[in-house]
Amino acid sequence: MRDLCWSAPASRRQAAPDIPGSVLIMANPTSGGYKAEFLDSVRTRLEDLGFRTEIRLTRHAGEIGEVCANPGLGVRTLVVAGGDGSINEALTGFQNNPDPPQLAVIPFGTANVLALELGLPRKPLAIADMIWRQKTKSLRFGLANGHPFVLMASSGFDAEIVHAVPLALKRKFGKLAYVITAFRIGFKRKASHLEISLDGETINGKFAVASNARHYGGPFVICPHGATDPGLYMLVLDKDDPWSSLRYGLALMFGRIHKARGATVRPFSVATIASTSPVAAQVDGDPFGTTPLEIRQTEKTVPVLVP
Ligand SMILES: Nc1ncnc2c1ncn2[C@@H]1O[C@H](COP(=O)(O)OP(=O)(O)OP(=O)(O)O)[C@@H](O)[C@H]1O
Repeated sequence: MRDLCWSAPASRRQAAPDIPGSVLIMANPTSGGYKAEFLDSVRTRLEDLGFRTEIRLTRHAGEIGEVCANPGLGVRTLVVAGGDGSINEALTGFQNNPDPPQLAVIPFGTANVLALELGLPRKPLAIADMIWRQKTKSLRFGLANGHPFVLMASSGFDAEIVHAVPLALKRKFGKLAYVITAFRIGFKRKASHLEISLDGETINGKFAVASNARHYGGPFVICPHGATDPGLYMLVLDKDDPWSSLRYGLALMFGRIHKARGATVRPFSVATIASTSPVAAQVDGDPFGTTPLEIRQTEKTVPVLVP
């Protein structure tokens, strides 16, 4: 017997959706913090609230994108249970779906910056209740070489770390794995030389990140606008030697990266990041080949459920 049955969420007195509809939870069992019992609690609550709910565990990278691209998906809400990389896959799939469902997120993942950005709940019942309320915001994203990114696309030292961090280290130490990898490669890597063009203006730098979200790498603020506000910003840093990187890292932690010496922050519509020899690139915390990158705004949005 489920006592939770119809024990309405606090907001039950607010406008309730007529047809809750069906929910497909695509869960990445390899994402940081993944818990099967957590998903079961979300599903139980959703079913008590009248949703037909299915949980599918991915068997390989790319599967969330494949499912989200399917025009015959037939669900009203696609829930990604995973981190920012899994969410990125869903967005990418939606680009090829003429009638994509709305997106919801169960925040697993090593960092899950988007969950932070949207202020998503972290408890199973609160997540199910959020899905029940059906309140959406328009999630904006940028395109890097035509590929969507909801948080950031970057090139330089941070992307090299993303490429180099071993999965086992990430699973064992979480976000600390990036710091360990930064120290491991930071003293032997060569400087990156980037030429960044922002709507026609050229800036030279060693590190460039195009940000669609306020936060970067965790609760650290990098950009004045969030992922539901219009506009992309580019942060360019003039140095990437170990000590400058440490200085910039501390400035980021104290929310002062935009004011740090040698940092340039600019809004832009279209940018390119080029280099004479290839420099590592990343989107939303996953490896994304190397330069050159062409980054642009898009007016497209995806409805995402929010509290
Ligand atoms: N079954 C799977 N096996 C291996 N890789 C997978 C599987 N399912 C999804 N992936 C890949 O794992 C990558 C990382 O997953 P995800 O973003 O969910 O977790 P994370 O890396 O721990 O979190 P974050 O991106 O927030 O740091 C995704 O880009 C996705 O392509």
